[in-house]
Amino acid sequence: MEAYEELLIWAKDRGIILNGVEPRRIPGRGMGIVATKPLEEDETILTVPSTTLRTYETVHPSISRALPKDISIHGLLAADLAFDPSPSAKYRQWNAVCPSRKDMWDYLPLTWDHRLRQFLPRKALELLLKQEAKFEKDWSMVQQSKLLSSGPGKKENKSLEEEDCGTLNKSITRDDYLYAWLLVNTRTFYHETPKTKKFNKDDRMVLQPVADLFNHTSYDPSAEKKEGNKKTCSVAFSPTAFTITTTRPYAAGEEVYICYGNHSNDFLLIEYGFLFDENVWDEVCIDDAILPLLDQAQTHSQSQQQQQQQPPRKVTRRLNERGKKDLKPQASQQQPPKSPKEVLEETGFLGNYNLDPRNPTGCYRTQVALRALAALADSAGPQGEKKFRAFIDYGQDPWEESLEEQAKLNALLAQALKRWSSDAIEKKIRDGLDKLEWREGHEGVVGRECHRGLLSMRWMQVKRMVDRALKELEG
Ligand SMILES: C[S@@+](CC[C@H](N)C(=O)[O-])C[C@H]1O[C@@H](n2cnc3c(N)ncnc32)[C@H](O)[C@@H]1O
Repeated sequence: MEAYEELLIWAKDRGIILNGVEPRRIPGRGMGIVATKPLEEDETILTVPSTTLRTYETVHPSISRALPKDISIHGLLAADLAFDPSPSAKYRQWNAVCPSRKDMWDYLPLTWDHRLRQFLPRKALELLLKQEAKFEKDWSMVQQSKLLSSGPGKKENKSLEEEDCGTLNKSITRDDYLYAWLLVNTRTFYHETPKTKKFNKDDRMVLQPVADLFNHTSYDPSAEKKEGNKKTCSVAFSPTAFTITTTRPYAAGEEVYICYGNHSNDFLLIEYGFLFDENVWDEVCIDDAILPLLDQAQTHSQSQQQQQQQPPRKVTRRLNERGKKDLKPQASQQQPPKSPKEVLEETGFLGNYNLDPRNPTGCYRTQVALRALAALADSAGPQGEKKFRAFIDYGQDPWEESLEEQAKLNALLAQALKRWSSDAIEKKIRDGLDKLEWREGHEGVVGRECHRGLLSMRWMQVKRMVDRALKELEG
């Protein structure tokens, strides 16, 4: 019998109701949920009673007692999975359909060779570092707890709590915990109850059987009425159950999806280990294209200032009424004009510039940065700063009113994107595709082929987005 068939029997015994859908193996996506008959819109296809959920309250008491109270719910659930004596009688059929450790190590960047990190897009790397910090915090709490058996000496002096942990699998490694932690990361659902409402939003999470086999799709709300749009099922919970309901008809055999959220591909890659090709919520961070322009402008204005500086004169300072030296700057010592980068930093607009399908020529922050570069150039004079302030403070946009000004901004962005594309993106794609480029000395290729494949695919998506922007800008 296939593992999913055993899961279905196990699920039925626990009151989980599947209506016209079943889990199936889907090429390239592990398991998924497929319609076994034609489905109407608004049909409840899955009901998962709350009694079947794995929550912070169902964690083995000896595990929750042994861990600090402030461990995240994510960390706690991962400990429950990792320390569960293997194979757990209670969850055997559920565990059996979960992705293997090899699957996780294939696609989740947290498990990859660290040398591959330099090939991640900037945003993806930021997300990965945050995720790593969360994991390390949880793991260090587990390490410091009494859950791990640490040395033979300890066994003779077992405390009551340790006795209690007797049935647990106490010799887990960092990788065992990481595997459990990543299972939790990729498979939990948001769940709010009067009790969890007291937690941080991130901690309102539960594991639910069968529902965790739905794959993700994103949908374009603007295409809702168009035929063939991929509108996803709705997920709802009540005190008694989770329900998943169709929002459009399905043909028998069609895969049925839910939506994990309006996530970019950098987010999907780091958190879930896959990339979604037609992702309307994708965005590409273009800081690596824009920040060098700002740095250039900064260096230019600094060197201009140095040139303009007079040779030091001997100044006899006036004494003020109290006999102290007057430290107010003299007219000739006025502050030099601020560079675009300084002004952007001051106004909170430095960095986090993005392209996305809805803003193919750059988000609002990008538009602010371009205007800062145009308005605060040395040649623009004090009028330039006024013009820029009017834009950010009052939304007045003289650039938009003049075709010539607009063309200048477009040219500036196009130039930055082209440079980034040829200096960095194309190199990343080449490196990713040509395995030889990944060799470090003679030690062999870095990372697995699937890791490099995902990275190259991501850079190709980035390039597509940049090319689209260039087409619009130069169009
Ligand atoms: C909640 S699980 C869904 C079931 C999963 N496919 C399985 O085999 O158990 C989430 C994981 O499914 C995979 N996944 C979900 N949606 C996907 C998609 N659209 N394309 C590829 N993989 C997807 C990713 O590996 C993700 O981490």
